[in-house]
Amino acid sequence: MEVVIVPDAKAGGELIAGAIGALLSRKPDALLGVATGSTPLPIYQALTAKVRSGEVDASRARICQLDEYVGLPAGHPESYRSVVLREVVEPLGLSEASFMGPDGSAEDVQAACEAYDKALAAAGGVDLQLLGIGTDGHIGFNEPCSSLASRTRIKTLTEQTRIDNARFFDNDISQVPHHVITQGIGTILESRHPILLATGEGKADAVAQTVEGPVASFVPASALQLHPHATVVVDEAAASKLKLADYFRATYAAKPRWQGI
Ligand SMILES: N[C@@H]1[C@@H](O)[C@H](O)[C@@H](COP(=O)(O)O)O[C@@H]1O
Repeated sequence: MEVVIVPDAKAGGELIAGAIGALLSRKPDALLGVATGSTPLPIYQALTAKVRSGEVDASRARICQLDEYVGLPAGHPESYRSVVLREVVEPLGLSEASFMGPDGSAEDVQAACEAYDKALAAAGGVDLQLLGIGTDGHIGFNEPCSSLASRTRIKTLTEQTRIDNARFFDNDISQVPHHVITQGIGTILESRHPILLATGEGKADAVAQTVEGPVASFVPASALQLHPHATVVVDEAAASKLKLADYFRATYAAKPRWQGI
């Protein structure tokens, strides 16, 4: 696992947008897995700026969703489908045809989950998967004690995650769904390059357990230790509880820039 410590969220967004740009120059129709939440917004802003300035050509990029709420009516502004269309697909100038996600309003949720895993495989697999992290160490919506071999499936949110996400629902927890569809940890580990961004002090404990703790389903993000090419990008605040922070800094400083992340 490569750990890169950046000064702040903006620098993290720039670094990861640069990695996406490099991927798209090698593989213009790369399948990009995108995460929701506040953390990845600087990535989408930096990438949009690179596309608008002509530095990056994302016209053939394909976008896929990591997770989704179950039961929100189609078109609900906080469904992750709506969020990804609004924050990623439209700013990049892509059409809905280049976008895929699980159907959170399906009557048969299990069938929708299985169909999504099949669709990801049929699309050639995810080339680069962006991830945030929950305060409890979840990735996607894989809450603590999710199977490390899990596939896309329905999950029940913890009370803490519903509290954390209530800010997107008028601070009214009763509006936050209890159930979600999420790519499983096994599904996420199949992506060719998972990149997790974590910013702010509130993520410091989860980051330390993810990077330096044991691989354990209690901290779902720790499963990234099993991936041969996983990158964790953290700002100084989120890195504040890493014992090996100086080692990670020195390693990245000595890395030739052309290698990227
Ligand atoms: N399902 C999403 C995750 O993908 C995201 O990583 C997490 C953290 O969000 P934030 O980045 O806003 O802290 O929120 C939600 O639970």
